[in-house]
Amino acid sequence: MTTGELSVERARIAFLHDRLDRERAAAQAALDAALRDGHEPRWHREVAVRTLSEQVSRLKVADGGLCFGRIDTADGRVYVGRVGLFDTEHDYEPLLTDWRAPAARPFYTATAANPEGVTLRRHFHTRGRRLESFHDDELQLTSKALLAALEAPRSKTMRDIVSTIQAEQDEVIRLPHRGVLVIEGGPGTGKTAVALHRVAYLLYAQRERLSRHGVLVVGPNPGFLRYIGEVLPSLGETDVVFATPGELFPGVRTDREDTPELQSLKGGLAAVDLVREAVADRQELPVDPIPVELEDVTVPLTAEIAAAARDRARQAGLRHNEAQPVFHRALVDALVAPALELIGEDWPELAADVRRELSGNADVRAAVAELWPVLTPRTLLADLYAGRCFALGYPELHRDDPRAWTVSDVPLLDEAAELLGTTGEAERRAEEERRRAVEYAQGVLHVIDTDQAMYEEELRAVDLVDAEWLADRHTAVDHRVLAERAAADREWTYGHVVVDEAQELSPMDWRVLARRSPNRSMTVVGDLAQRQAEAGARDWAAVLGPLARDRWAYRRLTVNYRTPAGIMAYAAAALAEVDPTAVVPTSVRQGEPPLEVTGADPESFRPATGTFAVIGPHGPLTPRAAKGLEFDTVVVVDPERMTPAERYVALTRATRRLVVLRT
Ligand SMILES: Nc1ncnc2c1ncn2[C@@H]1O[C@H](COP(=O)(O)OP(=O)(O)OP(=O)(O)O)[C@@H](O)[C@H]1O
Repeated sequence: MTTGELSVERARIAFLHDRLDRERAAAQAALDAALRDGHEPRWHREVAVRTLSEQVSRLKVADGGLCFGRIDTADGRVYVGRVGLFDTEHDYEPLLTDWRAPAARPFYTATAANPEGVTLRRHFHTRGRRLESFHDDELQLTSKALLAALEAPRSKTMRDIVSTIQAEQDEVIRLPHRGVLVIEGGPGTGKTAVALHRVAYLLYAQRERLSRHGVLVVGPNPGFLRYIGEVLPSLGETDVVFATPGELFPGVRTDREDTPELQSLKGGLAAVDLVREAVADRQELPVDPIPVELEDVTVPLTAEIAAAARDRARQAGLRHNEAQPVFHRALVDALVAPALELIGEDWPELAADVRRELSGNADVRAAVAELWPVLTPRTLLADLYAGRCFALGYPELHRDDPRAWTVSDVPLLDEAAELLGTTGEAERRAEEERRRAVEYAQGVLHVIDTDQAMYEEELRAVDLVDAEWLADRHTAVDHRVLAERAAADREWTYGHVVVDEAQELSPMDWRVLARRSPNRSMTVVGDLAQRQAEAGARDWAAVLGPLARDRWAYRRLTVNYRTPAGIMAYAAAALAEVDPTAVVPTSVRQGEPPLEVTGADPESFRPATGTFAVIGPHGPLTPRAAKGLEFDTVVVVDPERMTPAERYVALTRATRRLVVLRT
């Protein structure tokens, strides 16, 4: 690197920052104007504001390390960065190429064996906006840039890896597979990083489709989601919902765990039948006949009459709540004959009169509400756990606080929602909202009409639109950002779903995810050897077969970017206990084996700088909560008191130093 070259590159990067500033200022000014603009119709303004805000935030995130590399080929020179910048005055010539664009790809994939026409690959090291230095690599896999990135101390949140994505990872990030893609690999092979960069790539390559439907990212616990939550926005993406399995049912947010036995019961596919039985249990027959008082006679609603009506309602092929009116009608039908018999008379109109009276009868209505009640998923399960479970033969489901939802209840609630159907509540609310929207639109039209009344010759808005049309347009543009709307709506279907630590999910969890992803565009990330949940996956084909049939692809990552070789060799014993045939991934970095000590204070190993964690069988950080995380220094307390899978996870969290402490 000569000083001449450095100043040329410095000038180039300063120029790119200048362009970025100008674009950002223009977008910000347009946004301010759109916010101030009182003339534009409200929905126009909302669309403009949303688009411009997204543009401003996209340009904002590019501040750190805007441009991180350059490649030279026979066709010219490409500067690679976090966003794309174009020369609007010169035919939109690219000034900076987005890392996801095809032209940037050789930056990641060119090797000495297969240079792909690349004659030079340059890595920039910037501090803030200033270029400090650069180096050119020999198109080797483990370049200086990668080692520098891996040596850097970790922060509380995961960073993007756009400047050092490796060829084996790049292939997965850009894989043009439309169905389910499984990415497996040992600890630290970058599965999470790769999955998130794949999302950023898909949002770039399939912007239109994905920004309409959004992306769901499911991770094992809130700590993990906080850890990875910063990565995507730093790649310039919004429209992403992060959730744990305990948050997939709107209105429930839980991290409470059942016992392993209950997790297995609730997580296995037999739970589908369990929920079916719980619903069928709410389609009841009266123990004693219910008296139905008519004007002249009292008709007994017997178990036999109710059974006939129940059969008819069940055969209607509707969901439980939607079938309630059928049950009501069937009861009325079945009561006509006994009522006529009791009245003891018969004239042409009598049967019709009796039917009418029965339809509006309060006793019949009360009987319907009791024998075939409208239920929400929560009421169904709460009643089951509160006591109905005994009669159904599942006494182990009983608990004192039936509404203290656990993570394993979530797929049961979702299953129940499918079987019960709506309660009509949502429809009533939607109708009410629409009525208010029409009222508002009428007000808007009134204002437009009086404002423009003087220009007789002009075609006025009121000539073209009516309040209903306007209300529809208005409702179509929901105020909430996509992530909020999607998270609140159980029936929202996402354009793409990412599942991290997927080995922990139960078959019932997969059913929930399948409903959120009808097109099965999914990235599934996991490592069977790290499975801790009893109901989790043991075999990808068994999990994904029912979900995606043969539309799933499998890729393996083999290089460990986190844990030094010395620590990995130590962790290999735990892996062998989990799966004697498994191979530990190859570490990029060498490093010391762990320090083994007895009876020391874990805090005494806290380093002056860098992140630190103490992982013990029962905390402070449990192996379960440590899943997917990493720290510069880790103390693992009493690994022998953990299961082999827990031990394997705990021992593979350190990026630099591992201490194994026995108490
Ligand atoms: N190409 C790369 N350049 C720089 N850092 C990388 C690269 N690939 C992975 N890393 C880093 O390696 C570490 C491990 O990555 P990640 O957490 O994605 O691994 P993982 O396979 O999901 O691990 P685990 O199975 O333990 O959850 C992270 O700090 C990540 O930033």
